[in-house]
Amino acid sequence: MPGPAAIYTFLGPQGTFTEAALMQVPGAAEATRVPASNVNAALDMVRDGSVHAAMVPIENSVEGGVTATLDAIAGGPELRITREVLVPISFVLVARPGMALADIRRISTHGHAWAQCRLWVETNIPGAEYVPGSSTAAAALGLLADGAHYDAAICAPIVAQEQPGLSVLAENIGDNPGAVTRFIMVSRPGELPQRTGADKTTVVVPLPEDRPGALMEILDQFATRGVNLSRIESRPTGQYLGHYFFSIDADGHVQDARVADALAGLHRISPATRFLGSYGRADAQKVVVAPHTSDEAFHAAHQWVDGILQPRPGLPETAS
Ligand SMILES: O=C(O)C(=O)Cc1ccccc1
Repeated sequence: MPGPAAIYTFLGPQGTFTEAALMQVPGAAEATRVPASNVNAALDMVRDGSVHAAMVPIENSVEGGVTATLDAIAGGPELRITREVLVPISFVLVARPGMALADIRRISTHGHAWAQCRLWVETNIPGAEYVPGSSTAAAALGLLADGAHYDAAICAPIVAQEQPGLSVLAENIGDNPGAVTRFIMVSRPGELPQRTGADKTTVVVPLPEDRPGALMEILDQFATRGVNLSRIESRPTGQYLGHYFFSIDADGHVQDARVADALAGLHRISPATRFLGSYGRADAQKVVVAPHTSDEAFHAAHQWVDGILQPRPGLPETAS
């Protein structure tokens, strides 16, 4: 990980939930932080080497995967996830001073924020129209621009606290009070984060075509090695209709024998499988490993096979 001279980018501008996620990273407060206007722009900065790493959203508890991020890291020059961060999400509705709820017709925010506040909006501002925004903070700041074409924005409480030109019309408007979003730190391929025993591995597996049971075979690579999956999503590759890849999070580190063995199995089934990283779980929860899928069990099994392939001359044959 880069030190104090680190340069990080994030889905900006200042005041996004993604910035809050970045600020949880040790050393981020002292680092140079460059806002990006969308996820692709942030990842391009990583790929061209102008920043060390990017913080981007990947999954939320209501909408599931952030498709822009899943697709952007699945293709193009390889990137690696080095860390995950969880941020509890709470939304406020902001407008220019003097506006009341009854005046609001058009609301802008990030698509995921809209999805997480839909019921509240339907109940409290029936018929309100959604104006897509590149982020929650960008939507809120847009209200202050001349000729803003919407009346209110949904954003994080901090934006309203730091912008005197915005007033809060409603607080805690998320439909799910326990909503959490998962963010990932992404860099160019380099040293793997250390194995901690509480790790996750992310892979992208293109689904082989015209092969009955291919998905079952993919899942089986994990199941037979006792590797638990915490997320699996299918996404169209964008090449042509019906061509999909799977984005998968598995418990464990690629330095765990069972995970390495599962990845080797995936590669045999789908040679374009992409390794996106092994990194510590945000909740630091240790992965439970059955004895027959431990590193020791794999090591003993490999030694046994090696012994069969290269019998040592002079030793009597064993019964097994
Ligand atoms: O727009 C933001 O503030 C983001 O960081 C993206 C986002 C939007 C809604 C929930 C979580 C993350």
